[in-house]
Amino acid sequence: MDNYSAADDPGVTFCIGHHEPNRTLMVTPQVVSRAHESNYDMLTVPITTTHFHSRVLGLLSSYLSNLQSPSFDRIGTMATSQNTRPLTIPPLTKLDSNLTPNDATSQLVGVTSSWIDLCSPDPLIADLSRQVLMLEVAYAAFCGIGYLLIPIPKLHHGGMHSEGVVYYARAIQDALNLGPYIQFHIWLRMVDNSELEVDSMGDLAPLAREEYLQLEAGSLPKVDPFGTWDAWDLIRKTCKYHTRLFVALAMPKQLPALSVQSRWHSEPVHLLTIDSSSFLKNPKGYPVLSKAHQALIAKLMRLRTPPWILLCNVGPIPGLENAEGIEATQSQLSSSDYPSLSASKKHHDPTPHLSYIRNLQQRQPPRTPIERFGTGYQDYLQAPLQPLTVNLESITYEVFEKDPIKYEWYERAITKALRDWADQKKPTSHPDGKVILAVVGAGRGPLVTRALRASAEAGVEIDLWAVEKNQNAFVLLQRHNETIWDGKVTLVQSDMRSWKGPRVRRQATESGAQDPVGESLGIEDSLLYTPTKSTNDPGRASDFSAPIASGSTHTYVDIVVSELLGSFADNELSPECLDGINDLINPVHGISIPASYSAHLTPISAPKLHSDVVNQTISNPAAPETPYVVMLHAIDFLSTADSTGNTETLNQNTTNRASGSSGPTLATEFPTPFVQTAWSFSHPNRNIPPPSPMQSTISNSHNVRQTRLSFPTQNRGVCHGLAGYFETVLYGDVELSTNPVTMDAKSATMISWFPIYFPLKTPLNVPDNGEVVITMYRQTDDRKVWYEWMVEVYALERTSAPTTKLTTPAVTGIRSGSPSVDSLKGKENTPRPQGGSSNQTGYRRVRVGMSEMHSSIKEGCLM
Ligand SMILES: C[S@@+](CC[C@H](N)C(=O)[O-])C[C@H]1O[C@@H](n2cnc3c(N)ncnc32)[C@H](O)[C@@H]1O
Repeated sequence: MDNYSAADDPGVTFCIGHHEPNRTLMVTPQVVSRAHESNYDMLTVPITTTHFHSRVLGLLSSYLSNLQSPSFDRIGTMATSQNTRPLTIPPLTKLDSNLTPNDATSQLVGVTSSWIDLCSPDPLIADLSRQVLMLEVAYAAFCGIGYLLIPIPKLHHGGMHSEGVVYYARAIQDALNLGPYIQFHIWLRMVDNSELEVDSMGDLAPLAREEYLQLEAGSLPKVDPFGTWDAWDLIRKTCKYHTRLFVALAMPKQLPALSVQSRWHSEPVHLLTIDSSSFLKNPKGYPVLSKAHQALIAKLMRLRTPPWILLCNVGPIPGLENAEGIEATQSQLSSSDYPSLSASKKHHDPTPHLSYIRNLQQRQPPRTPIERFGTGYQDYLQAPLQPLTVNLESITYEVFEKDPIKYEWYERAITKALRDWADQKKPTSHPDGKVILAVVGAGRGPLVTRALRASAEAGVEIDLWAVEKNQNAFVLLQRHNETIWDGKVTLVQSDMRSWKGPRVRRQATESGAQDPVGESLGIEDSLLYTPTKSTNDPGRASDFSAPIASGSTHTYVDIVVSELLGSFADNELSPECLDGINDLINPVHGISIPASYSAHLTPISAPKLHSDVVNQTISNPAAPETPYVVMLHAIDFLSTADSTGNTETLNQNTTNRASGSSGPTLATEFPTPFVQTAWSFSHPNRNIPPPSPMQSTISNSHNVRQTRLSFPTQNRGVCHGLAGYFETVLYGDVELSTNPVTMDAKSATMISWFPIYFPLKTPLNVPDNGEVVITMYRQTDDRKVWYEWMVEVYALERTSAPTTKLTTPAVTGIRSGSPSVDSLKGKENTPRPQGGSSNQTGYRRVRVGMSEMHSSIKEGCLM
């Protein structure tokens, strides 16, 4: 772990900008450099002026005054050209914009007009708004603006809710084409709250003609936690997950439930806007953010692309705009809150909000080992390794070997197994009574070193064998045997499936040890090496070439140690490889470390991964049917164990997956996912069917698996795919886990494996209180192994008086006894596995979506 020490961590750098909604100042390079002097990294600039605004209002008002009230035409429609005779805004004039291309343009975020209403139900207003946006985007593109902030879509029009978002989305689609080098940031509130949508003077929204409005307010709740996310989902889907389309998220004073926060965390939030009104005052009257705000910022800043922060309405940039601005900001704070300011001008901080955020940057908690290790790999799709068919490079082994936990845990497991062996006085397969231990798939040998240490620790003598098929790694094994292991290891360069097993002296065998494979089998097809060196004769340590002398015979392995696991446990063909040595394991007392491993699943929303898979599909049609290894970050778990998300309650006994610590903390952690076991494998496998005399090849059908698992979903969202994890029992209570629910308890800070991601070609929308059902197979044709997966989405429809809460939908197929299910037990407001059908609980499942059956057969793992 030396390379990943916290001391070398450069930490997170915040990029902070200044946003003044009514900036009238011409933003010149001098202005930008003053902003830099004040410690801002960038600032916003409106694309057009109030002159342009007045011009459009004037145009509209004279147009409306000459227009008859809209009426239904003969067909019965109103939104026809007859009612929306085109009103064209003439091109911009020099008074319409203060923006001029210059050297500082690249450090500006352009802001388009907030007084338009692209969502208006009145086609005239919607079209006029669209024209304003297009003129602004075109001029911004001309000036070389790289980032645009597009004001919040208006979701409420009288009794109508979110009806016009699709017009907004369509306009953004055009804008993306008009500004081909611009990154567009859609400004969104975290939740939809109709009371916050207040029209300002000069806004176009109130000018929508009554005929197009539904005036009655309706009975919708005022606050919809996922309402603005819904709007965003529609916009980005209309724009086909465009790679230049991002979210600018407005942080409110009162943060919403953690489930809403975690949803936004999964979206491409590239700007975070914080208004002065979202700050609290500390006892000295200085602006500060609540602990919950700090926690959310800390999480967002750990994303692959941390958002830039825009401070809004925090007063002018010092020295640039008149001093009234400063006074205006300070006057919001009562004078008694500012004792030091009134006492001495010396301590006056002209940018207290900025100072606070800069200070917050300094106080960011150090990144965890896995975060440091995974820098640059967050949400990055990687093809899984195929160590069976491809020889790994030394650097790949080197990366494995940096794991601070894995090898330590293997050593513990081997030590325990050896101690138990001795304590239980089990006979060994070696005539001298040594425990025969084989590390199969030894790589560069770290587990061999650990096995030797474990033997010393346990005080149990071993006869150590190391089998590796990678001829390049084998060179290092030979060198290590000479230089580190004192020649104590017998090295076998072979695929473990064709290894005939360890050899011991014949006379010793005759006195008791069994010969599992028979004297008739030779060793020609595997190169067998044995050290001829005696421990006190270092001069002969390099003599590894002499094949073992006749007079020896095969025997069993007592303990097999392997690490052939992939991100989904069995995806690097550990079962198939270990089957190949199954018969070599002592049939009575033999042990495999690992003893078992299991694959685990949960449905996720992963917009970034989806967009990346879509892009890869252009060059690789198999991309959407390929499982990927990914360090998952910008994702949201659709099925969670705790959906309450109260930010101010204590979150006891909940796994803290960001910091790796558990115990009572302020509830700032995102809800714990509901992860279920898909299947498992155990070794040695006493149930492998004998080869059929009818077949020339050995059947692998016993390694086929299938599962069907139901996941209750609390909040609506989009399922882009499945996150896969694994758990393994090495020996006894020594376990490794990448499952976010159990990883901290079983193997915190392990870095060797990232999760696996099974994408869906077409994302599926999931309703509130619904169910996602996953059907998955591990398939084989005896030559390769692949996965097939399919997702169904169900809405739960009430059929009778419910006998359970709506947050407790009936689920089918959950395997009780799985670690994740167990972890749910005893929690409030968590989905509980129910036997029986949904009908019994007052709900009927209605299928509302279904993916195709995906298959990774083209990218299958060759056996
Ligand atoms: C994931 S690496 C682990 C290496 C090492 N044991 C460690 O923990 O660092 C798996 C190793 O198993 C080897 N391997 C995979 N399948 C094998 C097989 N059928 N026979 C022999 N070696 C195999 C690979 O070449 C690779 O070196």
